[in-house]
Amino acid sequence: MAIALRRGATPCSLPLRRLFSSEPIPDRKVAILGAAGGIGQPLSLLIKLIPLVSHLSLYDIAGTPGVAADVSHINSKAEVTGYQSEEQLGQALEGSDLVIIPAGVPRKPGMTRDDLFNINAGIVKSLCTAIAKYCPKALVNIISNPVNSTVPIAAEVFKKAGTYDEKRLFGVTTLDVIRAKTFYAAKAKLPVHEVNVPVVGGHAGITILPLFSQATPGTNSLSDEDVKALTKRTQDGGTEVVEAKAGKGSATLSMAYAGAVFADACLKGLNGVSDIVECSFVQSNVTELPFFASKVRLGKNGVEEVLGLGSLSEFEKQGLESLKGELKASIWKGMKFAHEN
Ligand SMILES: NC(=O)C1=CN([C@@H]2O[C@H](COP(=O)(O)OP(=O)(O)OC[C@H]3O[C@@H](n4cnc5c(N)ncnc54)[C@H](O)[C@@H]3O)[C@@H](O)[C@H]2O)C=CC1
Ligand SMILES: O=C([O-])CC(=O)C(=O)O
Repeated sequence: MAIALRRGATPCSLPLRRLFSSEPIPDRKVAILGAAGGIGQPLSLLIKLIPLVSHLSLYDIAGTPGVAADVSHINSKAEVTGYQSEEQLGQALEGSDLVIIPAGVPRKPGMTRDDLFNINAGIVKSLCTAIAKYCPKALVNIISNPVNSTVPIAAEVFKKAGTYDEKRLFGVTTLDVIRAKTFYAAKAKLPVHEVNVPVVGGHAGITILPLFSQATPGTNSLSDEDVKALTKRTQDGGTEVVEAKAGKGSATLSMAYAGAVFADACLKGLNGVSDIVECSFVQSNVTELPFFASKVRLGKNGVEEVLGLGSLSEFEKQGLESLKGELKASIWKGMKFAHEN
């Protein structure tokens, strides 16, 4: 069984590549930390369907056995193992090629992502400490919010442990791209599967900067007001879901899809598939900020190249300047936490 995660990632593309390549497809172990949560469960399902995964390792502090048993009955390639207690975290991680972290509390209406910092910073720190010990070479995809701070926390933890490799650490911002594509396609009346929109900056409010001037296919049908409204809706997409869920959490299903799209891209990069480009929040020289989301070319070692911003509209240039203060503060808050705790 295979899943088409997006255009260009069809289930048949892999066997065809295999047919014409002398290299066998390597075994890949993917670990999900927080696997029994709102995101963790559908993400586990979607990762189980990716034919590149040979071992799916599920870890949570509660509820893992049920999720692992359930997902394991699906007749796709990946072997599934579940781990629950902290003593089993090492086993869950050992040998992992990719670790995805959706562990942590979600927002309720009225909260910002930064309001999650006090709880989620400690969770990400302890999980990254274990990653440094048990699978220091793994690619790490961080979903837990606030991403603008949790990624710098992870970097500092890895630096302290002597295992930091900036090519292997990613904040997952794919959901921003998915929202921008969906909203743009609907407004411009374009087929959504043909649409691409880069989203740069960070992953909270105004730090999320969709670049509709670079959207493909382009369109003349959108006014400046339309672009402003699309930008605002993309920036507030998470809040739109939090409010609709009315106290029952934040985006889980669309996030699981986004997490699976990004994980699939990371695995393809690891396996040497060429020209895999996704937006992600990574260590960066694109601006003066030490971390920044932009297009990233993925390869055998993780980040192969952090791509520049390209040409921006006046509106996007203003957005870029306006986001820097908040993003810088969130990055420093994460770094400070990692140093002091
Ligand atoms: N990057 C992004 O675009 C998005 C990020 N998020 C973030 O993802 C996180 C998770 O959201 P949900 O799945 O909805 O929350 P949830 O509360 O449904 O699930 C979180 C899971 O993490 C587990 N957990 C807590 N501490 C843990 C630890 N130390 N080790 C392992 N597992 C642990 C919990 O037991 C729970 O099963 C939140 O911080 C949320 O803000 C949510 C949507 C989009
Ligand atoms: O808004 C939230 O709290 C969850 C999130 O990051 C998103 O949906 O983009």
